[in-house]
Amino acid sequence: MQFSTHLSSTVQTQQTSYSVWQAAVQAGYPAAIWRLPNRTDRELIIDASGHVSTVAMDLEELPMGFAVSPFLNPEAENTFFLKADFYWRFDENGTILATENKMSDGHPAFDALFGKDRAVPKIETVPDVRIVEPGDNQQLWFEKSVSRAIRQIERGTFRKVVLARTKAIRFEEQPDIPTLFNRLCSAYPNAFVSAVYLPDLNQVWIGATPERLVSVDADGIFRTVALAGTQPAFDTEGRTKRTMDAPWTQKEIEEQALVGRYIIGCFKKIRVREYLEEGPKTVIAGNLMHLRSDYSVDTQALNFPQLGTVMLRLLHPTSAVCGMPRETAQEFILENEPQARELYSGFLGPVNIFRSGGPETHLFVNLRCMKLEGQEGTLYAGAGLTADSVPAKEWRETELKCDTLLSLLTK
Ligand SMILES: C=C(O[C@@H]1C=C(C(=O)O)C=C[C@H]1O)C(=O)O
Repeated sequence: MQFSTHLSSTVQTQQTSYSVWQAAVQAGYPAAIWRLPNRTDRELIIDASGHVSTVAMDLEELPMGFAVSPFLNPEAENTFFLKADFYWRFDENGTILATENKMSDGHPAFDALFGKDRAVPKIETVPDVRIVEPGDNQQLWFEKSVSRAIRQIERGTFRKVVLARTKAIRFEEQPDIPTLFNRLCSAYPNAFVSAVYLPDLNQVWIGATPERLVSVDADGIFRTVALAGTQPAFDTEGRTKRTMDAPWTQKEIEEQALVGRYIIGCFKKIRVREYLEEGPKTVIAGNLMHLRSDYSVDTQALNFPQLGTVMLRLLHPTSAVCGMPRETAQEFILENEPQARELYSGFLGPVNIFRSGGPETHLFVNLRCMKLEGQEGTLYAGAGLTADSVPAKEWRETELKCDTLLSLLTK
């Protein structure tokens, strides 16, 4: 996976992550920018075909790129994929650290993206937002649906289901995505922060998710997590709580254990016993705390290079965003949620990005995110329901989850 040419130096010196992103969006080329958890460098790719293709998630076959999957995507067979025809790595100030380019200088994308007349004005603002739907009716609907879910759980239809809602917002003018992206990076250093422009859908999805779905690093280490249980990261006086003091109830402990059991069930299906399990421990995710268990497998020691692909197909959607058992929980979601989830609670992230040592893949669950269509934004949030759920508390939890992004929009 080596690249033939580098961007010419004249093009390189003029560029920042800001100008590259703006040029791609202006010229209608699919683009993705992201920052991995606990890293400072940011990466950006552009697909020079001008369109997002749909692929089956076979990590052994896919070229370097960025995958985006809807919630409804059995076996990850129909996943949007942006090829990394142009790739950049930037430091936190937007200065280029590395570039790789698969296109020749004569390719039409070159001129469209980097031609002289493509100088982009720097705006760097996030205009005021207005919340379109205050949500009184929505709260009523949500709480009734929680009660309905509890009745189904008591009847034994499923043990857990994740119910999601949206919050519609309107920006006074089109917001500046690189500025928002940078704000998310600064505010949430341990999140996976990303923004993806999909010209075919005319959408940008931006978010800061705490949930890793599947990673395979350059050394062949596979990782996934069981993340569930939510409480505010701050006490009533607004002070940050200490993770070691976080009080978890039986409901949350059980809810997270179900996700863990689901992951172990996937390992069992493929007869993998050599996994390491750590946790659960309390982790901070912006304004919230969750319970998380970490699972890892050395795919090289196991001589199982396809483990990432196989597990991805089995895991998505996990019971952290769907429920247990998966089929009946998904039926409930489709019958009861008034809005389609689209890419919310799907997965997204870089695929086969070349690092020293080998290609790396890092896919995350698309949570704490917003869909942006022009000036219209849609925030998405869900809550895991069990027999012990309290409807008003679950609504409050979705409000807090929306705040992860909203609090940075209204700064
Ligand atoms: C569904 C969401 O988050 C998931 C659900 C959680 C819960 O129910 O406690 C916690 C973390 C995530 O796995 C969301 O952020 O929308």
